[in-house]
Amino acid sequence: MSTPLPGFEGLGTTPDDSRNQDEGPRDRRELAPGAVHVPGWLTLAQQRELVAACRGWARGPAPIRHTRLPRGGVMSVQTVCIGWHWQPYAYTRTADDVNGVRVAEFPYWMVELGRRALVDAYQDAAAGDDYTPDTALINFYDDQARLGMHQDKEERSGAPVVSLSIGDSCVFRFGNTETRAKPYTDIELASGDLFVFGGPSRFAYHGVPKVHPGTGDPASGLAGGRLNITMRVTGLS
Ligand SMILES: O=C(O)CCC(=O)C(=O)O
Ligand SMILES: [Fe+2]
Repeated sequence: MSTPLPGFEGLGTTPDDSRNQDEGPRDRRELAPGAVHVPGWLTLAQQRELVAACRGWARGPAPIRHTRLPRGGVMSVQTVCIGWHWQPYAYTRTADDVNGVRVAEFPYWMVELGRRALVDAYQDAAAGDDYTPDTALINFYDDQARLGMHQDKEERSGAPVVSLSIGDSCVFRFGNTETRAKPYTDIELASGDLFVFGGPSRFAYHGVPKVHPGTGDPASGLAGGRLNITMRVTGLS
């Protein structure tokens, strides 16, 4: 088993006297049933640890790249995967559209981080008990990058998606499960924010229409751009 990532041992379990435990994290907001935004969930130290881990995965074994779409387009976002490799529109163990090698192992500290995310987002001490994410897509957005409205639906599991954002803030568009069009809600995801979508919102359309350049704090470890990590359960073996 991998060792815990320094700085994550106490995440979500550290008593905070300034916080009413019954009310949960300040400013926590449920956009729709199962879809919860928790601003400022990661400390700067935790953000730096995540950035350092993601820099390592971006180098290899399968380097970060702009994903090619089946019809010839190229995504503006750059992505590297761990646990399972996603390419439109399937998961494999090897990065067949990059260099053919097996992707990095999904570390146990990230499983624990995902469990703590569910506990805090859903304000339920048991919410993470059965949660074992086995893949993460790590997206890097430069100033121009965007992500169109889509569903995360290659997973054969209805377990929640846990999303962590670091660096520049963005407009995150969270829609409905029927169509990529309205109704949707635009929120800002800033550095350190947690967003969880599960339950009735698990297969909602969502996207990132805009990144706000220069809004991140370099103390996050990211001098520019936006990093987003989405943990998922593939349901594959
Ligand atoms: O960058 C984000 O906030 C969302 C990323 C996303 O939707 C995805 O990777 O499927
Ligand atoms: Fe997504």
